[in-house]
Amino acid sequence: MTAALLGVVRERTPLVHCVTNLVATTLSANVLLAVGASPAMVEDREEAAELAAVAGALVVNTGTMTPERADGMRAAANAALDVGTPWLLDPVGVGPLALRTRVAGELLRLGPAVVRGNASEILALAGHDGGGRGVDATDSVDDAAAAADELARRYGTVVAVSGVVDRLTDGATVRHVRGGHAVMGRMTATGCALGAVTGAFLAAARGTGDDSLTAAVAAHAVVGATGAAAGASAAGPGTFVPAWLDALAATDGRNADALVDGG
Ligand SMILES: Nc1ncnc2c1ncn2[C@@H]1O[C@H](COP(=O)(O)OP(=O)(O)OP(=O)(O)O)[C@@H](O)[C@H]1O
Ligand SMILES: Cc1ncsc1CCO
Ligand SMILES: [Mg+2]
Repeated sequence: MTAALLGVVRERTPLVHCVTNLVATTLSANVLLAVGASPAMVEDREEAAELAAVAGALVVNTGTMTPERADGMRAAANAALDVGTPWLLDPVGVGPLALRTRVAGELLRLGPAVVRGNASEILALAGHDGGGRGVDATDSVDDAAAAADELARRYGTVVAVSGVVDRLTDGATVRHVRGGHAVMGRMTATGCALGAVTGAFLAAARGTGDDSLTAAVAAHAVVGATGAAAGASAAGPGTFVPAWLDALAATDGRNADALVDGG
């Protein structure tokens, strides 16, 4: 399943429109290229409709929020909705910071296909008291399970919570994805890059008829498998990045389904 969708990404090289943060931009773009997609890191609201017309998916990430970037996010999400382009919301830092919490709530109500975040962000987005202080999680994936299910059902979306074991749900079905490596929590923007890869798989799934949960699970499995391999070979966070990009570029995805559990 994962190998087939990865093959579609490589065959179609979908354009993934990213309105992302200042920290994550280059890593996300390189990860998209390594996986076989085509990144466009564009945040201005005036350019949103032009990109929506040609993009296979949109990724909106609230990591470095400003009022101008918030306008770009709203415009991009609305433009994607107008033309039926699937989009993903990564609510980075939601909870302790008021502007992005408000904007992420607005974006959530527009109906993303997937919401992807760490446990503290998902708890906060669901209106629970998470322990988040900044952009890193202080809650476990299990702590956020009920909040994720609730969000998925209330907004008709897929909710993917990352951590030691990632948990994804559409409100009815739950999938766990193992893999990854502890070093991924010791460097920045791996979760943001995971969101970008999920965008590439959402774009691929438009052609295959796979649902958003299937696409998101496949993306997490590819990141889990390549992250585990790169983490095992790297000396630390510095050498992890090139090893990960090489692993993403080299994988055919065939070892990834073994990381996925049903319940
Ligand atoms: N201890 C760990 N063991 C295995 N994989 C991990 C671990 N910590 C994080 N990961 C993996 O790293 C990726 C990013 O997850 P994380 O929860 O750190 O995202 P995040 O907090 O949103 O990151 P960021 O905001 O810095 O981009 C996921 O693929 C996750 O599975
Ligand atoms: C470190 C950091 N600060 C704002 S966004 C970001 C990247 C991880 O989410
Ligand atoms: Mg994050």
